[in-house]
Amino acid sequence: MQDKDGFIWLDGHWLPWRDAKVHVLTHTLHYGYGCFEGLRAYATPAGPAIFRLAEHLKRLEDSAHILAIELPFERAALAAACRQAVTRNGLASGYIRPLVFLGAEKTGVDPAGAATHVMIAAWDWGAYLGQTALENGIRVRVSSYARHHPNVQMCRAKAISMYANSILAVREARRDGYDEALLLDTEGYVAEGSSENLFLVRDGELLQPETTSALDGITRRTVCTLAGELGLAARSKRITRDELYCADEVFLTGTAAEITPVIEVDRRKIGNGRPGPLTRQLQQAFFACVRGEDARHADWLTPV
Ligand SMILES: Cc1[nH+]cc(COP(=O)(O)O)c(CN[C@@H](CCC(=O)O)C(=O)O)c1O
Repeated sequence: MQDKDGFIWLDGHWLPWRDAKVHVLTHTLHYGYGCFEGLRAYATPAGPAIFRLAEHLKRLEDSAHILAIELPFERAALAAACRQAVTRNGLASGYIRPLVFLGAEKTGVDPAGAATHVMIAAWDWGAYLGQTALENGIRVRVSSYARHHPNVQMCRAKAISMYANSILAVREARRDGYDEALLLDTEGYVAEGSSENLFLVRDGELLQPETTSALDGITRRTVCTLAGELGLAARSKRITRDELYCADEVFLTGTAAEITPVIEVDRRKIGNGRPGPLTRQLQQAFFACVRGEDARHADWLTPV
């Protein structure tokens, strides 16, 4: 990823992609203390547009606030940098990664004295779990790792340190021949995927886990709104793994994953083993929104 043409925004300046480097004693490199966001820009008839930019930047601000990191840039500056990351890299669509990290000014666990840095990069990133995943669905396993208790990692923050748990889970799943991992919370209830939220459909009802131990996903919120417009309320409840096994439909949501159907959990076929009709309806509604084809949600798109 480092050897490519393009430009990256670092601390208010645009650098050639290959020159956007940090020192090996960068505090976040050692201790994983920082936060980030993931956004997508989509091609629309009016040109590239970023999906729910304000919500993502608000969550970045919340994440930094939760970690007691003072952001050195206002939201408007970050929004402008996100837009320019798309245009300066000549992207018709792509993935945008803002990252807040602590510098090499201080070593040792306590970061006091380390400067706060902000990076924004954008690149072309297709279907996160593979194009066939969106079409045909994926096979997942419940991880042997639990998702964090909120007093271990505060789950409202999209903190970098959360992702060691995600990496352990997804590597275990793929080692065992699955596409993705589902994590339970410390009490054994379904929390979320390694980097996605989860929904299930049972007897015509749309259900989702409580977000106590999960990231409050923006795609999750989008799906709740779109489901409401289809006359379906998304109900949050504690969900057990065997409720997943007996669901009629299961799907994952995320900026990178978009809306990915799940056709099997722990070698139990979900429904008829193919993406379900409500999953398909929500996929179609979601992609209509992100591609600027649904005027009701034009406000979710920020032209670059
Ligand atoms: C743990 C987790 N839970 C839920 C979500 C869904 O949140 P949202 O994107 O706001 O709907 C994501 C996003 N995962 C990001 C990181 C992916 C990566 O591999 O990096 C993403 O989808 O951009 C998570 O990382």
